[in-house]
Amino acid sequence: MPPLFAFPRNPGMALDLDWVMRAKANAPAVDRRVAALPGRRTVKKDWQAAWLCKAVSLIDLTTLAGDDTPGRVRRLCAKARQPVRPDLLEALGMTGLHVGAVCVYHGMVAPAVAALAGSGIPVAAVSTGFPAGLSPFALRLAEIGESVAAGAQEIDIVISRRHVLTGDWQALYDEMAQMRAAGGAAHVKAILATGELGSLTNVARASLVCMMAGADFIKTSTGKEAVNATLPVALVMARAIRDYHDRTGFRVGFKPAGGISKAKDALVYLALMREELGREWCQPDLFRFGASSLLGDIERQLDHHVTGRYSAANRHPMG
Ligand SMILES: O=C[C@H](O)COP(=O)(O)O
Repeated sequence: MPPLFAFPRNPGMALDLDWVMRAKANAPAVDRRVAALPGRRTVKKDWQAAWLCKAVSLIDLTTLAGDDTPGRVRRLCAKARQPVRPDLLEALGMTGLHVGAVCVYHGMVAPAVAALAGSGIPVAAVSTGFPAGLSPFALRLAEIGESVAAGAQEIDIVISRRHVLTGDWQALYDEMAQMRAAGGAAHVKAILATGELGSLTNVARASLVCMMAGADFIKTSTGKEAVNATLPVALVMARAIRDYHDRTGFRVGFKPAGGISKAKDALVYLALMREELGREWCQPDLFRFGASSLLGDIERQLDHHVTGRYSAANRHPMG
């Protein structure tokens, strides 16, 4: 398998418990920082269309439903290859736009790989007993291997929330390291399920431990928790990524996921990334949106940018 990304993978490092325990997040300061983002730093007019196209290229276009079928996945993959109507792309002077990946359950990996053949779009599989992550550990590791064998190039694993809630950082580190090893060459995104971790300080510590254990990406949520991606959590995770890069030189990606469905919200997340980590972290190898319906709203906003009119949401189906 050719390397997915241009820079060296995060190899991980020994668990540094002193560093983990020093990590803290001051919730009121985090809230103040993110409250300033939406009004102050969003991009305008033509730049907005360019950034919306950028956002499309960063989407892990997702379907994670119990009634997924190969047909639904094939339609989603067709949308992944051609995410925006050709007439709109032509008016915007844009060619070759596609999403970052297609994200599915294990059973849908094979149809997705077949439907995306030759496109360069990787398939990401959610794994390890997604979304709760409570199946036997050996089965969770085996599931990673099965999805890689079926052709997934990216594996989105879920961590055991109890290791965070009980402060068992060694157990979290060991689990993450074994999951990374089970993925082989496939890139591993560690889903923290931040809505279930109890505090922003726990989010900061879990982020660091997963990166120390070799996560290629850290991801906020499964989309199935009561609270999924939020800006305060994104800020805390982005700063953990920055600290890890400053200290080790290795880049780890960020994936906010769950509940991001509006184009304007996507632009705020990208503003946060630009300000906290720089433009390098606004590329598909270091940033993804995990989203099932965001693309429809972005296409609708691009339609408005080109035609001056808002079309009905049902004119931008996902599959
Ligand atoms: O990882 C992706 C999420 O499951 C998608 O969540 P969403 O359906 O709220 O966009």
